[in-house]
Amino acid sequence: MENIIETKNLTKIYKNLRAVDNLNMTVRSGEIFGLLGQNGAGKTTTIKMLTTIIKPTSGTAIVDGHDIVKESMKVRDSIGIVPQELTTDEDLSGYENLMLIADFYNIKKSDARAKALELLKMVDLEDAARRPVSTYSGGMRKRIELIAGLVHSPKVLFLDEPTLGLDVQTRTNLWSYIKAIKENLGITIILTSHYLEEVDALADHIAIIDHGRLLKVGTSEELKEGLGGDIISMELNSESEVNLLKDFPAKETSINGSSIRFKVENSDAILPELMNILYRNHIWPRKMTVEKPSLDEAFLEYTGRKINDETPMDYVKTMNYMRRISR
Ligand SMILES: Nc1ncnc2c1ncn2[C@@H]1O[C@H](COP(=O)(O)OP(=O)(O)OP(=O)(O)O)[C@@H](O)[C@H]1O
Repeated sequence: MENIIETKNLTKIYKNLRAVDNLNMTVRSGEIFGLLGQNGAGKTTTIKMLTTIIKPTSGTAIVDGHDIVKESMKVRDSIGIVPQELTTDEDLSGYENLMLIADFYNIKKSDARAKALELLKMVDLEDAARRPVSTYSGGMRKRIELIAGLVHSPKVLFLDEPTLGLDVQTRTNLWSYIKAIKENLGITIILTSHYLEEVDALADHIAIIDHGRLLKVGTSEELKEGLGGDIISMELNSESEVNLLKDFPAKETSINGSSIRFKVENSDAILPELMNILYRNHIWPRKMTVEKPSLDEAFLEYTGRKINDETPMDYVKTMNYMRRISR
């Protein structure tokens, strides 16, 4: 799979602040790539450079084969953006908004009509298509914003905190539409979020960003694997059963009476062997649990901080967003 985005020492400095600091990352064509970081980590600044809204202080990036500085107009043709702010006109209907964007891109009327209807159908907005956007719920509003970025058939779609300010149910509902966009249109999606569950559920690869720097990149599983292992715990029937298992090859073994706990690199690979030993020795555990590290723990491990520490900034942004959509 070819890379559709490659950044090379991408850096943005505001006065003395390195908002993005020597970022080197690659995004594969057709994947959902999640930029995960707390408020102020540098996610939006990265997106603004990749979408040519601001210029890097140094370094560069290639998007769909074009340099973001030297060929910014070509990059703009290849990308769609769904910013944090709402962009659709509330007084126009969903359909009219899409047609207006198509007109801006000089798309032929008949093609624009077909595209608008296809997109509205994809996010279940056909029935609301002719109503003013001001009558839409928060979730519907976000859905029209999502497809507004797709009218000109971009190759890459940038979603900046797409579910900020939405309640949990509406948020998870929006995830299915984001997945549908990826699957139906086969485009690459770059998503920023400070919701772990969101990137865990959606992203094929996740980049953890903190203080402008890329700390770790990998699949959700790879990030968790880096944490040093899974825990297999068993409650057995006697200490003699524990004795039979105490030499099982694990990274760490701890024993407490008739309970035994193994730390292993990858429980999926080791469980068949363990089950075999239990079976051969006629041991039937009273309880057995397997715990895999969570993405929360991975984030804490790599950044030294919890991601879900709600910051005052987060609160202000959410309130502003709620105010805008309830206007
Ligand atoms: N125009 C600007 N001038 C000065 N500093 C800025 C500017 N834009 C962003 N910053 C600072 O750069 C850092 C990175 O900001 P950025 O918006 O990229 O973070 P983020 O990870 O996207 O967070 P959020 O989710 O809150 O948007 C922050 O410390 C921010 O205050």
